Amino acid sequence: MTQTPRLPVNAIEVRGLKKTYKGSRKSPPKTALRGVDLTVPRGSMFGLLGPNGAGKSTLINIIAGVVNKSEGTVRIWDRDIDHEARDARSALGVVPQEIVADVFFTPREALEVQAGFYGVPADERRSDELLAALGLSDKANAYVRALSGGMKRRLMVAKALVHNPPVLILDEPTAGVDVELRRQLWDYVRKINEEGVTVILTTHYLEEAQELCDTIAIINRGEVVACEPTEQLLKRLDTRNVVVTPETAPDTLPALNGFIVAPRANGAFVVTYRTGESSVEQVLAAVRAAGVTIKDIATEDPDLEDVFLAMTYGDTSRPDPTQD
Ligand SMILES: Nc1ncnc2c1ncn2[C@@H]1O[C@H](COP(=O)(O)OP(=O)(O)OP(=O)(O)O)[C@@H](O)[C@H]1O
Repeated sequence: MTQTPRLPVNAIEVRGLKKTYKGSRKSPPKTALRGVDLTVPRGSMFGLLGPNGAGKSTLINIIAGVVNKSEGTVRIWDRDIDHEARDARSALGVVPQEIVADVFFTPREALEVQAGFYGVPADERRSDELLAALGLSDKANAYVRALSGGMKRRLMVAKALVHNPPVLILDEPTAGVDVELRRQLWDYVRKINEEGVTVILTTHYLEEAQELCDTIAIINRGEVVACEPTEQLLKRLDTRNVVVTPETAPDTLPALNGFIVAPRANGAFVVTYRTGESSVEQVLAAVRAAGVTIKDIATEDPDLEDVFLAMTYGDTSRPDPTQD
């Protein structure tokens, strides 16, 4: 009787991961990761969020085996990237941030070459199935340089999947993809996730992460500052917004001590506060004390952007890796 191989509990396990890029004569060394622990459960749709320079790409590039770590361990599908590098890599498909176009191949050829690279036998290849799934069938034999940016990106997703990896990483996959194609791409990613593929995506589209991901990790200045189920994260961060419309639009946004203030259309602004720490009353008092006459107010639930701001706002306790 053949036994079904035991599936790992976690798709990816990162422990104590550190990375310092070596300096040169012109630039000092830069610490991008300061001891990252991260667990991506098998089957999850996992969002990795963080501002520019937070360390997302460094983390993903180490997992993908294209950047060397300074310290720590990484296991992909229960295989250590140092000691079982080949097996670890074969469990992973990566769609990099930059579009890499194989200008000499048609999309079908590009998939066949990639499948050959991974040693997928000819009768197990599924180039046409992938082209169809990603809406590229009618471009199967076109020159890749004739494809739009969105098409090239979808071809990169297809390429990452030729060897049927159980884990797929998408590094900011919707940059430069128009709304319709983005929806198609997400529908497909959702579908393969439902079929069992663990998906990790980094994105700046916070709404998208909120809508797509069941678990979200927030990385800031080389450290994971939160990692939990999306719903729990939103609940735990008890932020609320007060949208203030002033009688006359101020020239500059009022600086309100202890609150986050962001502009809205037509001179309005939104004040984000923690319900456990402040009240609407206190927000309004602070707004009035800043010399603003209030015409109208409305309250609203925060989205992930507010949550993210609240988590990283004013956090000066951590060293700034850009200042290394
Ligand atoms: N090859 C490199 N050499 C030196 N420093 C680097 C290198 N790559 C990244 N860094 C630095 O490491 C830090 C983390 O960068 P990284 O690209 O991982 O962040 P990120 O979160 O992916 O940002 P983005 O959203 O802009 O892609 C930054 O301070 C960056 O300048």
